[in-house]
Amino acid sequence: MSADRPARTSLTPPDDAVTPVRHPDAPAPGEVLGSHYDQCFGCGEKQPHGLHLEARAGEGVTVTAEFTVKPAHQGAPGLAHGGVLTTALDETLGSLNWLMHVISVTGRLEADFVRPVPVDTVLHLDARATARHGRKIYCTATGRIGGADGPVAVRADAVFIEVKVEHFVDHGREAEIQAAMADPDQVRRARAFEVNP
Ligand SMILES: CCCCCCCC(=O)SCCNC(=O)CCNC(=O)[C@H](O)C(C)(C)COP(=O)(O)OP(=O)(O)OC[C@H]1O[C@@H](n2cnc3c(N)ncnc32)[C@H](O)[C@@H]1OP(=O)(O)O
Repeated sequence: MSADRPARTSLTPPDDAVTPVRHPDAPAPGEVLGSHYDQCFGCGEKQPHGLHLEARAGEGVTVTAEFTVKPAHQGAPGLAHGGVLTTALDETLGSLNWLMHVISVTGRLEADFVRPVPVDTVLHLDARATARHGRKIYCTATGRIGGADGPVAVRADAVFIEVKVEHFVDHGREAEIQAAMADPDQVRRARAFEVNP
């Protein structure tokens, strides 16, 4: 291994990876993406225990999001739980699906916790797809406190893996799958990703 090149890991795109492309029908920069599933722990508006993270499309294949740390998200007294912060990063990265019109799920995610995040903090998140190789989408996210240009509190690198809608139908619990398939809004959201020229 060369001394001036970091070690290759499963989070390092292969040399023949390509630049991710924004889908022509991607939401416009600044547009709120909305929830992909109303019961999602990360973004679902009907999920009482969730993070209620709200993401917006950015330029290129990027998104921004905000998440307010609530008392229910504590690990240590008055501080956000690291797993909750990782969920916020994961959800923000998952929102990149809307920009590429791809359905993908987290395969690997590696997080760095740089500063403690107190309750009531608004975490300003941004995520970017950096490379694609076959079904693999390499992406990175950062969470800052005090504003979009504030100090970094958390960050993550991840590989998402493209899947078909059947991934959820085959593996999800029957009751929730049936309910989702009976919900025209949910079907519309899933269909939006099926056409992927
Ligand atoms: C709809 C949007 C929801 C967004 C919510 C927020 C994001 C989430 O939290 S998603 C939920 C958490 N994630 C999951 O539940 C995923 C569970 N895992 C799985 O279902 C499977 O392991 C899955 C689908 C990722 C991969 O399985 P499979 O389809 O058989 O693919 P497989 O053939 O093994 O791998 C495909 C490629 O991905 C790579 N890969 C698979 N897993 C990983 C991994 N963990 N790390 C790095 N690369 C991986 C493989 O090496 C392979 O690469 P190549 O094509 O170069 O050989």
